[in-house]
Amino acid sequence: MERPPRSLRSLPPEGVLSGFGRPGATELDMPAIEVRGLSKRYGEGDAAVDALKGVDMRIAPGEVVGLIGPSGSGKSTLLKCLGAVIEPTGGYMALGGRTAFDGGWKIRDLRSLRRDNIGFVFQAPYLIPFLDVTDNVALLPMLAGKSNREARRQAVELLEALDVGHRAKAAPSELSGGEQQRVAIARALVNRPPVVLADEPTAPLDSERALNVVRILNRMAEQYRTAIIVVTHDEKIIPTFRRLYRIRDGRTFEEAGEGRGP
Ligand SMILES: Nc1ncnc2c1ncn2[C@@H]1O[C@H](COP(=O)(O)OP(=O)(O)OP(=O)(O)O)[C@@H](O)[C@H]1O
Repeated sequence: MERPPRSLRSLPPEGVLSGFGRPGATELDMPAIEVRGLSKRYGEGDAAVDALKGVDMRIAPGEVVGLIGPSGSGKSTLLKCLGAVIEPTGGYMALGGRTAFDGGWKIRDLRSLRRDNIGFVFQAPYLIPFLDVTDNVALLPMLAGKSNREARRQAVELLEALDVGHRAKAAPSELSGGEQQRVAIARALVNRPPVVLADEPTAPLDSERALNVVRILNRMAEQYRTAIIVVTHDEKIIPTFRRLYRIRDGRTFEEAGEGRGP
């Protein structure tokens, strides 16, 4: 059953960290990502591992937040749950204002949930080597039922917004690492998902290129009202976030970031 949106009254009391970090954001905004008491247990009995023990998160449309934490703290598990790649054990999760999980999946077709609501950016761009740059990006809207022409038009528009429009006909192998990552970002955004999950997107890049990727993610978040979670260990980009979630031993702690911007 779909939960009604939370009323203002039911929101947590206003505190330094309880509100959204995006400038101009209000608590009236429907969160793009809402997670309450999310848990994930791997295995059973003596071998059970409680990777998530009650995670809470609220991220507004257009907001970019960092997710940080030591190795084994549960970052990948959380991202996989949010991406509907693995099933949480308990708790509540809504994406783009729709209840996705509430003690069990609330949406039968997880593939369409992922396709319509979530974009993924990984450490490596994972572009398809035998498709040109445009078709790498156009593939997802084509799979979503758009005509080839419309899908390519959307792809080119985004590639231009990401300053790789001039490489639209190139093969991925002909692009630099930073250009390939921008194509991967275009691919993550092309279906206009309300949520983008980025797993260490800047790890292989030098300082300037890493900050450029963060700048692009911020610009895209603002332009398309996308909520973006960036899992990172990258000290170069951590000071750019206005708001961070630190995950420790399967629990999240919200922190104000330095918010220096990219
Ligand atoms: N498939 C699995 N089966 C059993 N335990 C798992 C599985 N995947 C992860 N774990 C355990 O769950 C806990 C959280 O792992 P997770 O991969 O989410 O951490 P992480 O924060 O992403 O770590 P890293 O930064 O090293 O990638 C760890 O104790 C890990 O050993």
